[in-house]
Amino acid sequence: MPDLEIRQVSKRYGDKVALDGVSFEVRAGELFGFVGSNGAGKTTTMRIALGVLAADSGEVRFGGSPITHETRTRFGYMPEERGLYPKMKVFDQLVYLAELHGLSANAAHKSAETWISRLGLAPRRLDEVQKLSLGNQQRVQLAAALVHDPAVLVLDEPFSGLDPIAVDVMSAVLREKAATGVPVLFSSHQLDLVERLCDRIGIIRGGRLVACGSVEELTAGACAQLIVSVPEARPGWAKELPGVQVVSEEPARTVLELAPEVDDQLVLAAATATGPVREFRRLRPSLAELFRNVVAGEPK
Ligand SMILES: Nc1ncnc2c1ncn2[C@@H]1O[C@H](COP(=O)(O)OP(=O)(O)OP(=O)(O)O)[C@@H](O)[C@H]1O
Repeated sequence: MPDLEIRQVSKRYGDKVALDGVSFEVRAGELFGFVGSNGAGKTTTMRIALGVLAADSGEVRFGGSPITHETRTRFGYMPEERGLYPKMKVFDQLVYLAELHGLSANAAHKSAETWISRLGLAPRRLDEVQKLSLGNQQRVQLAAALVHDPAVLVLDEPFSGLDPIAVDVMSAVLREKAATGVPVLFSSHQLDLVERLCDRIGIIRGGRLVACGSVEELTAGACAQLIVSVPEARPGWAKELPGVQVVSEEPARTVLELAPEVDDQLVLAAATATGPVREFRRLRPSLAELFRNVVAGEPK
């Protein structure tokens, strides 16, 4: 399966610069989480990636070629504003959308049934979409993005408003699709979920991509924190160590922040000198912490 590449994409709405030279790629088989504050430019990027909105400059490529009408029919899209036909029944809607994307009537029926059952919609299959709860409408929307077996998946906040069970179903489906080689791009404000689920993450701020990589890559340069447990240590044992700041100190658990040049093995030696060390581990900053640092002072 091919990669989806967004290259140097810029977009203005009147005077407002919504995107300013955004570039990243979603590799075949990867789950890519797209995060940023409200108004940072996620929806605009995704709509341009799909070809439903034109960029002012830059381009989007799939499998090394520009997006065409033909490639676009192989994209699966879950728009933020949802966009289902409210009065159509769930089953009919999915069959209709599958046929619109080129499936035969028979294949469209089969695929609609498969996704209805996979997404727990069987009891609702003959209901009008407008009569479903919002969470169930979202499941139908996911089914609509998947029913034609897309080669690329782009989902705008697919997890918003879902209950925990639905979050698990959505996560499993996205993972499965990625495992078949499909590039999957989705936006979310649920950073713990993005951190858990995604292979790589892009952080957009004020229309510019300010960080991109795996969580490990993104947090590699961050100030190292250490958790050290020396139950018999005398209080304040770490206070005098050069380049080390004590974040918190409880009897059995001291949290330290190390300046980048400090060798953690020296800290370990100092800890051992004061008593038996029961725990010694580096603490990685969470995506939420990283996000706060990266977007701090975001332009309005
Ligand atoms: N049709 C439009 N006309 C004018 N400005 C727009 C339009 N669509 C988006 N914008 C502006 O472009 C910027 C980027 O918006 P976009 O919807 O892409 O952000 P977002 O990251 O998806 O935000 P959210 O997390 O709130 O969904 C915002 O400042 C927004 O107000």
